[in-house]
Amino acid sequence: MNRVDTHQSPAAVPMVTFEDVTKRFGGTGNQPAFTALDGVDLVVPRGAISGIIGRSGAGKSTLIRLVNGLEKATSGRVVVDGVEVGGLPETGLRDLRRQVGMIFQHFNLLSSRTAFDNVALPLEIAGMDRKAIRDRVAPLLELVGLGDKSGRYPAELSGGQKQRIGIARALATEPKLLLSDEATSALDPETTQSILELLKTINRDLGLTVLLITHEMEVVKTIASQVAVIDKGKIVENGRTFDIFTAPKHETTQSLLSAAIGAKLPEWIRPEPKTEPAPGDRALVRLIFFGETAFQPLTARLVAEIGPDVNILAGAIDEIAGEPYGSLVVSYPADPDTLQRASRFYQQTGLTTEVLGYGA
Ligand SMILES: Nc1ncnc2c1ncn2[C@@H]1O[C@H](COP(=O)(O)OP(=O)(O)OP(=O)(O)O)[C@@H](O)[C@H]1O
Repeated sequence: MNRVDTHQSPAAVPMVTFEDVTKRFGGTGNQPAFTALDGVDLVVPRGAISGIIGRSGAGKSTLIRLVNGLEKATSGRVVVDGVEVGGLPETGLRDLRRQVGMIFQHFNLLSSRTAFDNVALPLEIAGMDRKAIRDRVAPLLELVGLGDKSGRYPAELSGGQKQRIGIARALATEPKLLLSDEATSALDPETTQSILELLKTINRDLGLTVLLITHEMEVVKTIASQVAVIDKGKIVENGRTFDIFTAPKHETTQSLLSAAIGAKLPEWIRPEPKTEPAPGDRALVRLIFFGETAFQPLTARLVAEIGPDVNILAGAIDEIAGEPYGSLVVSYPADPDTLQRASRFYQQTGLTTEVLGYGA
C-alpha cells in the first residue's frame, strides 16, 4: 500500500494533499512539453467544501483529475485520504474511484438508461446484487428530491434534475469525497442555487468532503469555506473564502472577483478620478464592512460624523461563505477638515476603507 505514515488523528488528516505537483503534457518528438501544473502545494481539508477558481486553461480540470487518477502527476505527490494516488495499481485505482465521486458540467448520464439505472450503474459495475442496488438507489433518489422520477429517461428531465441524478450516481458508492467539475455552469441561476443547496445538505448531513472547480465566483461565495486560486498552473492564493474574497491580494484574484463582490465602480462614476485632490474636489471612498459592523447603522453615523454632504453612490450587503460583508462607495468634500473627521471615524469603527480618488 502507499498509505502515508501519519501520527495525526484521522479527523486532522487532510482529505487531499498536493505536494509539489507538476503536470506536463506532450513533449514528444518536436513538440515542446506544456506545463499545465507547476509545483502545486495544496491541502483540501476533510469535511469541508473547498473551491478552486481560475481562468479558462489555468489547470483546474487537470488538478481535479489527478485526485481520482484520471491523470498522473509528472512529479510530486497527490495523497487522497492517506493514500498516494500516483503509485496505485489498476485495482487500487478502482477502489479509489469508488471513494471519490464526481459530477460534471454536462451531467454525463447515459441517455438509454432511466434515472434509476443511471444511479445504479456504478453499483452494477461493482458487482452488487439487484436487491442491494434497489435498497441503495431508492433512498438516493429521495435524497436528491427525485423519488418520483425513477423511471424517467434523461431526455425527459430538466438540467437541474439531470444534475440531481448525476449527484445521486456520484453518491451511490458511498464516497468520502465528491469532486465537482463546473457542475452548475450549464444551469440557470435559480437551478444553480438549488443544486448548491443540495451539495451543502449532502456535505452537512453525510459529512462528505466536496472539492469543486468553477469559473463562477458566485458558486464559491455561496458554499465553499476554503478557496484556492490557480493561475497558469500555479496556486497564487489560498485560504478562507471570506478572507480571500474580501481582501484579494493577487492580481488574478482581484480581476476574477471584481464583478462578484461589488468591488467594481458603477459605470457612471467614471472616468477614473484624480489621485490628488484639487480645491473644491470630493473624495471618492469605498468602505468595506465585515461581520458585526455589517449590521450597524453605519450610514447614519457616517453622516453624523463627517457631515451632511456625504453622497452614497453605490452599495451592497452580501454574504460570503455565510458571513456578512458589505461595501459602500461614498463621496464627501476633500477639504482637510472633513478628511480628518472621516479618518478619525474610520479608526474608531475599525472600518476598512479604500480611497478610490478625487474628483469634482
Ligand atoms: N491531454 C492534454 N494534452 C495537452 N494539453 C492539455 C491536456 N489537457 C489539458 N491540457 C492543457 O493544459 C492546460 C490546463 O487545462 P485544464 O483543462 O486543466 O484547464 P481549466 O482551468 O480546467 O480550463 P477550463 O476552465 O477551460 O476547462 C490548458 O492549456 C490545456 O490546453
